[in-house]
Amino acid sequence: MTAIVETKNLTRYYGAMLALDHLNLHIPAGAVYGFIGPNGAGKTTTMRILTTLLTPSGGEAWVAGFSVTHQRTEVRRAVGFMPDSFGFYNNMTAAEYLKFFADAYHVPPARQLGLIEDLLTLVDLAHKRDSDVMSLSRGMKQRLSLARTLIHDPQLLILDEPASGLDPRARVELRELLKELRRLGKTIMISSHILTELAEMCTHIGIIERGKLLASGDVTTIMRSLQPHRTFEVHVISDLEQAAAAAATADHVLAVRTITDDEPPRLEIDVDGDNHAVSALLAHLINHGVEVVHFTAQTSNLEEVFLKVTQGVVG
Ligand SMILES: Nc1ncnc2c1ncn2[C@@H]1O[C@H](COP(=O)(O)OP(=O)(O)OP(=O)(O)O)[C@@H](O)[C@H]1O
Repeated sequence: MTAIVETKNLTRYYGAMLALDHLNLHIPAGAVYGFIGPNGAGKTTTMRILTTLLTPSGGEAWVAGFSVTHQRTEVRRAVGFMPDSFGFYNNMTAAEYLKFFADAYHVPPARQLGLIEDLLTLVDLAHKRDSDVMSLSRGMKQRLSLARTLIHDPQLLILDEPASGLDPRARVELRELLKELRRLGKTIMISSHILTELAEMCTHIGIIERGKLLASGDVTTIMRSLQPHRTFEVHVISDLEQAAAAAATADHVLAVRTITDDEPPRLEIDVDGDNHAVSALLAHLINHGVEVVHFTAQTSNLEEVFLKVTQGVVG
């Protein structure tokens, strides 16, 4: 995949404080890239450099192939940025707010009305077009802000902590909206210090801590590299101890645990082989008279990956 964001040894100091330390980022076109790190890790600094709002102290960064230091106009055309705060826009309706930005981006007046209606519909705010923006809920403001980032039809959206402060319903709505934007061909870079906010919506993740990138890549590869074995959950209606003994004698089985304090009682089996080994394990259990009613791979979540990568450095 071609990269829409590429950074090479990107470094940024604030005075003597090193906020970004030789960051090498690679975000493929079409990805939803979760940029995860604790407070103060350097997420906002990176995003502000990628949107040309801040200059790097060292290294270089490209957005859609354009240098953030030498081709700022082209970069700004390619990227839509949603900062972590909404700002204040008194006495302005949702439609007027979008028109303000349409003017700023020189959208021809003849196209503005249709575009604004389309964007309000996309973010499900058509019914609020004439409402004062400051009267909107936080979730609605976030969606309106997202519509604003789309006004010049950028290839890349950079969203700084868009889910923070949203209630669960607003978060689901935001997630659905991001899915829709991805379907429309946008690449999305989204930051958070809360992993579970990003868990279900990202195709790729980068984990940053104290200005350093600790891991980056597609979610499956990162999961696999950190967890070389897979764990299978098995429910049986025959004797559980006998099933555990049978599982322990199968090839590629690293460990077998019987879980009896949860309903239903079950086995957890760690397997280090490929899918053939998994299929052979199931056949092995059945051949040993185990009556299997449920056999499924456990999926580990981003939270676990994050804790493993940061190895307790993050509090
Ligand atoms: N304008 C500034 N002047 C001095 N130091 C700054 C400035 N902006 C950020 N920093 C420092 O740089 C480091 C990285 O900050 P940054 O805002 O990029 O982190 P972040 O990952 O976005 O954090 P958060 O999740 O809290 O938004 C922090 O230690 C921060 O205190």
